[in-house]
Amino acid sequence: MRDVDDEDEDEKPRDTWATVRRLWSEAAGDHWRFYIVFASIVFYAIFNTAAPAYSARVIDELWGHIQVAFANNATFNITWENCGRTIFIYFMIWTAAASFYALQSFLMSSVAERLNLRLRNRIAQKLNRLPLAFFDAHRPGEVVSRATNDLDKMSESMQRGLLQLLVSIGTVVGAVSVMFVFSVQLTLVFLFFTALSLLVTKVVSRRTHDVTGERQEWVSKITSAVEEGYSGRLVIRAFNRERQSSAEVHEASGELARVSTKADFMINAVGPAVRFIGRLAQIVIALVGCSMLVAGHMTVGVFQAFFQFIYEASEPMTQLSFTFNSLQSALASAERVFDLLDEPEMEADPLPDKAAKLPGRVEGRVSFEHVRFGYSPDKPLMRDVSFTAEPGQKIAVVGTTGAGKTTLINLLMRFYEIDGGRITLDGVDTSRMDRGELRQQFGMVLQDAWLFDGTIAENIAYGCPEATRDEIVAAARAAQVDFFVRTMPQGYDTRVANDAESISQGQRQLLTIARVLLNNPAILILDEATSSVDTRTELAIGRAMDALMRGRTSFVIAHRLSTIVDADLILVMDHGNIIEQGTHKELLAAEGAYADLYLSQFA
Ligand SMILES: Nc1ncnc2c1ncn2[C@@H]1O[C@H](COP(=O)(O)OP(=O)(O)OP(=O)(O)O)[C@@H](O)[C@H]1O
Repeated sequence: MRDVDDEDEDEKPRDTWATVRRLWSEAAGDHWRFYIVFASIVFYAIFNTAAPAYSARVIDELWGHIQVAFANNATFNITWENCGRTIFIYFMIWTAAASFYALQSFLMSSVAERLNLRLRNRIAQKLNRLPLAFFDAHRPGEVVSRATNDLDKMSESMQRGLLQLLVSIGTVVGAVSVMFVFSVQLTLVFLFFTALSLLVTKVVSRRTHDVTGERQEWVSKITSAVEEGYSGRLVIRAFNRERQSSAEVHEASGELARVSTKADFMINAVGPAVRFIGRLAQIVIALVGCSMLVAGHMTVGVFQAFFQFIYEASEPMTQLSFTFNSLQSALASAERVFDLLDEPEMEADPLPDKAAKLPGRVEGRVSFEHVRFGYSPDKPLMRDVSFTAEPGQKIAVVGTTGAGKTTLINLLMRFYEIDGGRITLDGVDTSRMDRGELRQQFGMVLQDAWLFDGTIAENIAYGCPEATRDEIVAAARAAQVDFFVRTMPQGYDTRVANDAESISQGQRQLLTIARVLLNNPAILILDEATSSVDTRTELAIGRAMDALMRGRTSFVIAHRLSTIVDADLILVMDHGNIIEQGTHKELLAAEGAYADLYLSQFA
């Protein structure tokens, strides 16, 4: 998929017709609506062309009756017989044109919105079926942009651009045909000036495209400079770099102002230039038309009708290139949505009756048997990993940064699928289980404790929404966080969000421990905090984690070896593989990598 920043108004689809065909098949249930839209456009174009043409008759009849009245020195009154009926028919033609216009607009917006809704739902479902490797490879903004900007652009272009294009084609074809019937000579003059204005538009828009591209680059630079200034505000202040930081923004703003002036001028200049050519055309046509009028080759009604057609035909013609661009960009958006929908999915869970089931009570025996894995096929990481965690044991996973500790957990939870070997839980091959059932057996307390926008009680009950208030409070007490919650303004009903700065990192971790306690999983995954929390909180976290681990198989990603000397099994990892395993005593005695690591921390 392309980058979000690359998107602009002038992008083109890779394969226009394939995308159009796919959109057409996506809107399968709504084809009848499209047919009515097309029919309405045809009728609209007919009535819209007929109205000015008929106005020639209205004016000529009126003019004829006025002249007769003048000649007879009588007053002129409009009656049904003299002009009333013609005027009424004229009015009815406009009414019919307006009605068909309203019908096609209404139907088109309903088709576009229904398609939008359908695709948005499919994206939502798709995101749940994509492997995590997909999210590793794409930025969050990029994926969000597919479900929001691209879909909105597509539906807006369908409602406005596509409709405008079809109506314009109908109007131009109708108007130019009638103009030819009225006067070939005047129509040729009109087409000559139209070609001239299209040429001017093309030349200017090519130049505008370059300048607006440059403007977009400067906008991106400013945005990232401001974002950097905001997220790095503490570091910037700590290093006294405020002046340099604002100088960057200042410089980029100056460049943006310069390029914007140029771009705005170009954009604003096209309209008047085209309008000027249009007025020139009108003058020439008026002069030629007058001479035809005087020579009796044209009536007053036809003369004014011709001017109406000039207006009818020239407006859509000048709009056509803009409409075309916006449609192309909408098709490119649709392509990106389809690209997302076509991304390879993770292997589906087996059907409920085919899935391997865990025994009634989960004991928590976990086994890795010759597991092989790599994040990408060409870069194998884990070559042959085997170990067994017995029920209730504390397993510590240690190793330098990038050694593969998180990877081990990712495989255990089946966030990624293994390339070879087997992982079993109580003897059942996890790859044959339903992912939901497997993950239910695990509770995770990660360093980066995640709180969602909701109350503290809701946050604790995240995995267990039916928990009562008493159960929530009991879990919080066991996690040593009840006292802190009670100091919050509304206690358990205080709203928090992930970025709430009122809750420290340590307190967040305690809240997630309470969350896991409430869930009561058979197996635990604990990522020991490396970030500095105060000693009291650290002690509280230690106590809460001990309470949590009691009677459960626990995997502890340890950063300080002092906390794991009592572990039943220590897995020492390096470059994705387990290079040593055993108890603290055994590993020290072996005088290998673990002993070196331990001594380096305590020497
Ligand atoms: N999503 C991913 N896609 C590709 N490579 C990855 C991914 N996650 C980790 N890696 C790579 O796999 C290796 C092991 O990473 P892992 O995160 O498991 O290490 P770790 O021991 O948990 O490190 P740390 O202590 O720094 O968290 C590293 O070389 C890392 O760059």
